Amino acid sequence: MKHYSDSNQEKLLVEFLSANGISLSENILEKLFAYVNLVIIGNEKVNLISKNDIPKFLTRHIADSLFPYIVLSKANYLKPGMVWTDMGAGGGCPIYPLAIVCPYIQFYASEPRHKRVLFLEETKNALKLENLTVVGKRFETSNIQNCDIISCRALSRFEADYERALPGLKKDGIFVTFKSREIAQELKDIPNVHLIDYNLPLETQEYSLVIKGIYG
Ligand SMILES: C[S@@+](CC[C@H](N)C(=O)[O-])C[C@H]1O[C@@H](n2cnc3c(N)ncnc32)[C@H](O)[C@@H]1O
Repeated sequence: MKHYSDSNQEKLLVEFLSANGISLSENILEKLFAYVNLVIIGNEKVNLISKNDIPKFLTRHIADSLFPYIVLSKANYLKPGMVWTDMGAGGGCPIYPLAIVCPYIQFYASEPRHKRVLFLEETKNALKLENLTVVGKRFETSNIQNCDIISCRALSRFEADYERALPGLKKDGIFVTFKSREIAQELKDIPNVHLIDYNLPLETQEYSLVIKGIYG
């Protein structure tokens, strides 16, 4: 199998995590790098990510995917046995990096496009991610319920995504989504919405994680 690695990207990811108080074991980092490898190889057959993003996949996509983990673990919110669903998993960001770093949480990846579902299934098996279930359906027809956390990245508008997620959330569950800082500012007056600003290595765009619900 071809192996893609970029020591500068790896270093920047580790520095980003460390600046945010997170240190991952060698095993977990190797698993994240193995996931990146599978996405890059898979992208030759199925359109998973923009080709321009391949050289910066670790800093643009993996670091971004892990930002909810940084925020929620700092708030001591993540507990063993919690259920976390990602709507529109696509090529697996953010849910695969999250499932790798949180083996004690049960993850569900909802994705309706057949080729992407096959890629997600193969990747789950290759990485032995026993805490992750791929659901090959749109979230609305997936019958996924009682989640502690529902997330989505690059799916639709905040209001539409929140409405889509709501029937699947526990009463005190939280909804988590990723926005540019500019778009997130428009959401700041919505009740119970929290914006957590962040920057990614090498990116000039500024980002905000948007959380609706009580997590701290
Ligand atoms: C732009 S991609 C984003 C993929 C990934 N989350 C990322 O950030 O790279 C959006 C994905 O959502 C999926 N999707 C669209 N509508 C959906 C729905 N109602 N439920 C679940 N997935 C959906 C699409 O098939 C597509 O793979």
